[in-house]
Amino acid sequence: MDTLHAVRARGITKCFGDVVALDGVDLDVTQGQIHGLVGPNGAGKTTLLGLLLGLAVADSGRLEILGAPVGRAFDAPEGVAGFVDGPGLYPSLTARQNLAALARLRGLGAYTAAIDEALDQVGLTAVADDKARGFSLGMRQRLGLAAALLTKPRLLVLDEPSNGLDPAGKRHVHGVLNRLAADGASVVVSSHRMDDLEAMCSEVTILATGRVVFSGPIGKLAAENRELDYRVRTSDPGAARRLADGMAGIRVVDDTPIRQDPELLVVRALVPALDELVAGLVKSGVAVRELAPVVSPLEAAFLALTEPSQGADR
Ligand SMILES: Nc1ncnc2c1ncn2[C@@H]1O[C@H](COP(=O)(O)OP(=O)(O)OP(=O)(O)O)[C@@H](O)[C@H]1O
Repeated sequence: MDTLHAVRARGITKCFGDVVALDGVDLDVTQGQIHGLVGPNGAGKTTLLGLLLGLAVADSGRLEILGAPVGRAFDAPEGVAGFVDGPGLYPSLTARQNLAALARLRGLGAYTAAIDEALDQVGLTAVADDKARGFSLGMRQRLGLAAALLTKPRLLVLDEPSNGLDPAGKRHVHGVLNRLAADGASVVVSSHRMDDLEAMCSEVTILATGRVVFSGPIGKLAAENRELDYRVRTSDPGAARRLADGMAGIRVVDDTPIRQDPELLVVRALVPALDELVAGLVKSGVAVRELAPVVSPLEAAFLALTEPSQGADR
């Protein structure tokens, strides 16, 4: 009953002139949770993250961060760190000097060891004395993360931190965020990459034109989901297709680019019908060698929930 909330937002509204960037947004992020924020361009993600970081104030609604109500002043709430629109760095300073400057600005004492630790956490020790000017986008993102970690945040707010990261860098960042959450901190992270969010987050909030269209566990999204397209690779594609064609609840999808591969069957179905297809294939002596959704359940739900409003928006 008494779950500790890192973020509790109710009815948050934020307008820029005539543009309603956030329209009655509710958000709950519990302690130790990595919460994903996803939505089409212009959905309001950055605006919401900016409110959590104290970079702007809501026009109306209630916002509590780490148990304290957020007032009307622009101010980073105590215990919160992160960035929106890319991390702010000094290009002419090295990675280490950037962190030292930030530590001084924030009045953090005895920072040398903390800086080394933060650089190590994000995997930048080897380039600690290189100037940020020469850093790739992925390296800058990691340095931004190191800057946020330096403050030992209880709530970390990151706008598209995986931008520019290669797969190894992404795994590294996921590891950092997971450890942070395991130690009890909360993370709110936006991304356009569904695979990224699925790998990191236990819960997601989907925004579309400033409104929450889903908020909750990713598993619930999948369970509530409608029909999905599945790739089915079998030992006998012809027989598999004939069987699928004759089954109720199964639609063979022909118009997908994946059909360039003649061995592959793509079917649209709910899970129970798919189960029946698999059972039927096995019964007919056709081996199932691959079975996977064409797009992830999160991506399918994202498209289904946001496409109409995207259309209305533009
Ligand atoms: N400072 C501002 N002045 C005017 N309009 C703004 C401002 N900031 C955001 N907006 C508008 O508010 C809406 C939400 O923008 P926001 O940047 O929060 O969306 P987003 O979901 O982060 O988009 P993206 O995925 O493209 O980063 C957009 O229509 C945007 O144009």
